[in-house]
Amino acid sequence: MELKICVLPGDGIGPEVVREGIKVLQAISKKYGHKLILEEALIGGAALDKEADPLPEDTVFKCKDSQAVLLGAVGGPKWDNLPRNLRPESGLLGIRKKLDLFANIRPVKLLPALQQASVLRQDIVAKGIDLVVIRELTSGIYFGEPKGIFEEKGEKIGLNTMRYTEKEVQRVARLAFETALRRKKKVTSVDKANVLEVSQLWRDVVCEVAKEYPEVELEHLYVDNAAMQLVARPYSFDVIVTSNLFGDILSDEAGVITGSLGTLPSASLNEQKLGLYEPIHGSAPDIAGKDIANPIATILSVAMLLEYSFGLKEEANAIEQAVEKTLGFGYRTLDIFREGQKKVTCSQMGDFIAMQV
Ligand SMILES: NC(=O)C1=CN([C@@H]2O[C@H](COP(=O)(O)OP(=O)(O)OC[C@H]3O[C@@H](n4cnc5c(N)ncnc54)[C@H](O)[C@@H]3O)[C@@H](O)[C@H]2O)C=CC1
Ligand SMILES: CC(C)CC(=O)C(=O)O
Ligand SMILES: [Mg+2]
Repeated sequence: MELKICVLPGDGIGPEVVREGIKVLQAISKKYGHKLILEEALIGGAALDKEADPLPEDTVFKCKDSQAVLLGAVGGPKWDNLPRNLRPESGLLGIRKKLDLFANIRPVKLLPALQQASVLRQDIVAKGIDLVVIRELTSGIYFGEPKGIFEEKGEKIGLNTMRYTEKEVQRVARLAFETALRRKKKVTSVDKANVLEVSQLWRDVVCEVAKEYPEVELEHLYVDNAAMQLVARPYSFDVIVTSNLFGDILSDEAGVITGSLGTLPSASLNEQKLGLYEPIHGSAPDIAGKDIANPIATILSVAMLLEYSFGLKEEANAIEQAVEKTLGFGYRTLDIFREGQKKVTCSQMGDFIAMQV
C-alpha cells in the first residue's frame, strides 16, 4: 500500500521525537511492504523563523494533499513574547481548524511495564487503567469570539469566550458513544454545568445524543470532581468526552497516572476521517536538544495513524507490541527511569523499538 504522509516536526523536542516516529514507520513499512511517501513541512516557531508565519499556506496545502499528518510539537520561550496570532501555538490551532479536526482522541492506557512509573498508589494502578479522552478540538474557549486584551475604564481587561453550538457538541458526543459501544460501554461527560451556561448546553445535548445509545451508561462529572476521580478511581472510566480546555488539562493529568506525558499518543480526526497524529505533550524546551525526550508518545501516534488513516490494524499492533517488548527488556528514557533499569536516549529508544517491529 502507498502511504502518503505529511510530516510537521515543529519545535523543541518535536523534531527529535518525530525522527524516532519515522524510524519506526520506516521499519514497519519495510516489514509489511508498504511504500512510504513523506512530505515535510514547517509549522510553529520553525515556520515563523523561515516564513514569518506559524502556518504557511504551503503547509496547509501539503497536509490537505496527504492521507495523514504526523506532528511533533510547537512553541518555546523564543517566541513567547510575540502577539497571539504570531505565536507558534496559533499555527497548531490554525491547522486543527483548517482541517476541521474536531475530535481529539487520546487513549490513556497503562502499559504493564510502566506500572511502577505511575504516581498513583500501586493498589489503584493494579486495577488497570484503560480509558480514552475524547476532547472537542476546534471550538470552545480556545476559539470563541470575542477575545483579546482591551482597555476599559482606564484598566486593561483580558477576555476569552467559551462557546459551543449544538452541532459541535452533537458530533463529538456521537463519536464518544460510538467509541464506547466498541469498548466498555460507558461515557463520562465532563463539564461545569453548575456554573457555566455553555456547559449546561453541553450536558443537555449529550443527554439527547445518549437516547440513541440506550446500551451505553452515561455519567456526568463536573471538571473539578473529574480531575480528582481520575487519580482516585482511574480504573472506573471508559470514554471521557469533554470540551477543548477541560480535555487539554485532564489528558495531561492522565499522562502522569500512566507513567509519563512522554508516552501518550493522540489522533485528531475530521468528519472525512483525515487524521493528524501527535503526542499529547508539548515542545518541552527544558529538555530539547539533549536527546533525552521519550519518543514513545510519538511512536504510538504512528501506530494510531496506521490504524485510523489506513486501516492497518496488524501494523499498529506490531508497533504497540514492539514498545511493550522494549520496555519489557528494561529500556527507559529519563522520564520513566527507575533504579535497576537501563537508561537510554531518545534515539536509542527509537532504535530498539524499530528493531522489535
Ligand atoms: N501540541 C503542542 O504542540 C503543544 C505545545 N505546547 C507548547 O510547548 C511549550 C512547552 O510547554 P509546557 O507547558 O512546558 O508543556 P510540555 O508538554 O512541553 O512539557 C511539560 C513537562 O513534561 C516534560 N515532557 C514533555 N514531553 C516529554 C517527553 N516526550 N519526554 C519526556 N518529558 C517530556 C517536559 O520536559 C516538561 O517538564 C509551550 O510553548 C507550549 O505552548 C504545549 C502543549 C502541547
Ligand atoms: C496550543 C495548545 C492548545 C496545545 C495543547 O496543549 C494541546 O493540544 O494539548
Ligand atoms: Mg495540552
